[in-house]
Amino acid sequence: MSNTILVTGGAGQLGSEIRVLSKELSDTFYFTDRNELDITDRDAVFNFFKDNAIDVVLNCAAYTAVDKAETEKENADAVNHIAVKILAEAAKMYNAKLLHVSTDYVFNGEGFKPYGSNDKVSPVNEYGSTKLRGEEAIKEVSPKNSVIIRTSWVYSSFGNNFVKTMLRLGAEKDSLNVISDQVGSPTYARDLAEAMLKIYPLLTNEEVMVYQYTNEGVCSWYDFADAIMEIENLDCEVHPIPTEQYPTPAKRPHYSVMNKTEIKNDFNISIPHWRNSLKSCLSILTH
Ligand SMILES: NC(=O)C1=CN([C@@H]2O[C@H](COP(=O)(O)OP(=O)(O)OC[C@H]3O[C@@H](n4cnc5c(N)ncnc54)[C@H](OP(=O)(O)O)[C@@H]3O)[C@@H](O)[C@H]2O)C=CC1
Ligand SMILES: Cc1cn([C@H]2C[C@H](O)[C@@H](COP(=O)(O)OP(=O)(O)O[C@H]3O[C@@H](C)C(=O)[C@@H](O)[C@H]3O)O2)c(=O)[nH]c1=O
Repeated sequence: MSNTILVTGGAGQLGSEIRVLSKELSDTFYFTDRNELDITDRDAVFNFFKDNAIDVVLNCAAYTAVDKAETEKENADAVNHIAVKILAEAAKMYNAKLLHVSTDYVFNGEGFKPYGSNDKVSPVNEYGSTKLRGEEAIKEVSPKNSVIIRTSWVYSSFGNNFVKTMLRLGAEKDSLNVISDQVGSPTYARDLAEAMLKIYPLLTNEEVMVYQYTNEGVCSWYDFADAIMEIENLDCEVHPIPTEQYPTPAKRPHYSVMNKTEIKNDFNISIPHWRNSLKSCLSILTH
């Protein structure tokens, strides 16, 4: 059976990667961004579901400016929480599957072993708090065949991200200070896109499930930056620094590694190591 799929945030990193992969699929895809479908506009969302007979929604839209969210709380909440509730209600009304993407920043980072999907959440910044309220809203509305997929440290050849920032700074500067006491797992948006496209046809759950997907392996932002310089042969020394030496408006978790066993087992997904995926993305970015 052919599905009609709405991809919100279609011009963002993840939305753009889904667009690339969707070209190989027979389902019908609608990619929308804020101008075509503002997900905070309840009437527009419900009309879009009705007019286009949407079967599946991949919610890639979000307010992702972590530092700005500290002062733009309402805007961040509108997109990451209120709009997510609207999508969940529309999915429930039109019997559509909802795959929503959330973040490692729902955890406070005081843990020392990979966070399970049911571990205690306690965000340390506004972005994380708005994303958590989005998760809670979906669970409350409880559309069938729906999942929350938490991911972390996303990069891609599309959009803005840490990898692109490091490539730019690495070409401009002789040395760079990067935080080494924030540890997590990078995620190539192409890999997550592939997983989401594999998952949606398989969903048959009554209750909303929470899954976690990142690339395999663990590193600090410093390790990640160092690998980018090494792979690209950039003549820029990377120095590890503690968080205190790189003050930012938003606090970030020190440890945000997540356990991925459930997504791997339930959907038979094998996940590449972050270093291999980084090489794949860099080869697109720099060649
Ligand atoms: N980036 C990361 O490191 C991580 C991201 N995530 C989550 O993964 C998902 C995808 O992230 P990513 O692709 O990186 O995000 P991006 O910031 O690259 O893309 C998000 C997209 O959403 C759009 N958008 C914002 N507000 C609205 C709105 N009201 N209506 C419609 N579209 C809107 C943005 O448009 P515009 O540019 O106009 O604002 C942008 O195109 C998000 O849920 C994010 O929270 C989780 C962990 C890490
Ligand atoms: C540019 C730069 C950053 N850093 C640090 C700051 C920060 O702690 C870390 C990463 O910086 P960024 O601003 O790219 O990261 P940040 O915006 O916090 O990334 C987060 O985005 C949201 C959307 C998520 O959901 C998270 O999973 C995570 O990916 O690197 C340095 O130490 N040196 C530098 O030169």
